Amino acid sequence: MSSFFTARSIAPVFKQTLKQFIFNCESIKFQNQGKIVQCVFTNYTQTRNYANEKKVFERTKPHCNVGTIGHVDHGKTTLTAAITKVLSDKKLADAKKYADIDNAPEEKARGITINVAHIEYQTENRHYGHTDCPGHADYIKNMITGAAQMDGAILVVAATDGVMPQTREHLLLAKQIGVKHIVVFINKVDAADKEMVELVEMEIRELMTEMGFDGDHVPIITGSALCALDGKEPEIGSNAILKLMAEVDTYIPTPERELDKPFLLPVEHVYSIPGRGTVVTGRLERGVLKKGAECEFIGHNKVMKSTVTGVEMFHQILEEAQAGDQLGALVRGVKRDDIKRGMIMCKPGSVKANDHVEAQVYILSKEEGGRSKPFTSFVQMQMFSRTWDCAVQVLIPGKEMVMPGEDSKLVLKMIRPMVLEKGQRFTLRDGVITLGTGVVTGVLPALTEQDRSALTEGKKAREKKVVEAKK
Ligand SMILES: Nc1nc2c(ncn2[C@@H]2O[C@H](COP(=O)(O)OP(=O)(O)OP(=O)(O)O)[C@@H](O)[C@H]2O)c(=O)[nH]1
Ligand SMILES: [Mg+2]
Repeated sequence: MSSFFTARSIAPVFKQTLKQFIFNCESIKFQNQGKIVQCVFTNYTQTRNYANEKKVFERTKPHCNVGTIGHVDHGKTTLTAAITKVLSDKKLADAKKYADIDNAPEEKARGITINVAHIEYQTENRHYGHTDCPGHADYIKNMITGAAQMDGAILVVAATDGVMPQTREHLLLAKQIGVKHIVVFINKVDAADKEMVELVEMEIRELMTEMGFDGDHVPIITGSALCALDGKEPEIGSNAILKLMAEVDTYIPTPERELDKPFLLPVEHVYSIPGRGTVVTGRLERGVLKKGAECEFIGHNKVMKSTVTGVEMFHQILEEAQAGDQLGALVRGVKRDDIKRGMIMCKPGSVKANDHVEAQVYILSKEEGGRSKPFTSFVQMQMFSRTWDCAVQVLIPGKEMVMPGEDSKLVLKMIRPMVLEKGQRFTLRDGVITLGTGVVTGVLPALTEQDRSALTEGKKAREKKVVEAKK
């Protein structure tokens, strides 16, 4: 036997369950005490739309992008989870479990972070977007993309280990990318003795000074992310987290945002949301973005026009995104596969892609993690900037070679045009080594077809050599 109910009469009983079903169904069958109860929704105006259910983001505090960097397994993800837990007790965040942050199957299986994760929380003073970066050397590329979006960083160093290779490398990369303000958290003090913690603190100050940070004055907080997460030993647990956030609030300044310029967003990820369309995510680098804005995607040999039909930040609707916001934009008429990480979404006509630039570059010395030998013209490197990376051929005008530790003018020929403007910073890498860091000083005439085929041939020949060497 089936009985008929209206949505209203059944709602108090099945309210929660119904919420989910009402979105899509005109009639639903429920199992009730062994009988099938059919339920027909007569009052269909109650149908709710997910998009309309979302909260509208209220901009009451300045927004700042921070993140955790540091060596593998030093506790970056645990600290991220601990911050949300401690702040959730003050109703300033939604507590995120460790597994909510490292949620890709491979991450769970290996117990390490592979992709960057974006989390939201607030203090009394600011609203934060937090990027949890991977520490493992294999995923340094993801770390660069993640750090490129930060206004300041939290360097996590385990007291049990001290300074390790990726502590150094992350610091260096952060500096090159332009992250100037770093607060340090010495983690795992529950598992180390006092002398050890003091030694690690000295070691960090020394390293930071060596790398050009203000090592003597950089705030260093000691504690245990795990204790904070488990609600144990408040002195090194939750209190240490609060101390850390107080330092983050004061030591990392809210950057000046370029709100009056045409908008520009380097695409970090692209998603296809069933029933809604294509969503691109990233940090709005400059300008203001509103629903309805005409936009253009540039890069990877493409230029596509579209319209922004919705803007969200951490699942809340944004009336207006401002430079610095970590956002998702719903775009009309472009498929997920049409857009790739590294493209720029911008106001149509405001920027263009280039493939031939001159730059001033600092080549790292061996001690700084660079290579030990000089290089000559025609060497190929991988160039990282904003969210893209691209193979480039390097030419040295007026010189035979560039030594490690030297500053030089270079001409860079890119294998494909990407958005690269005068003043833009970038990093040059070769395999696992960071070779140098630089800034574009001028745009040169676009490469000819002949140049391009020579570059492609050169790249193929090198790849073939690498494959043969591996055999
Ligand atoms: N004893 C102790 N262990 C901790 C603490 N914080 C984290 N751990 C442990 O250290 C291990 C690594 O922690 P993660 O948070 O995954 O480290 P991570 O820096 O995010 O690692 P990657 O993202 O892979 O670079 C885990 O087993 C944690 O439980 C702490 O305060 N004390
Ligand atoms: Mg992690």
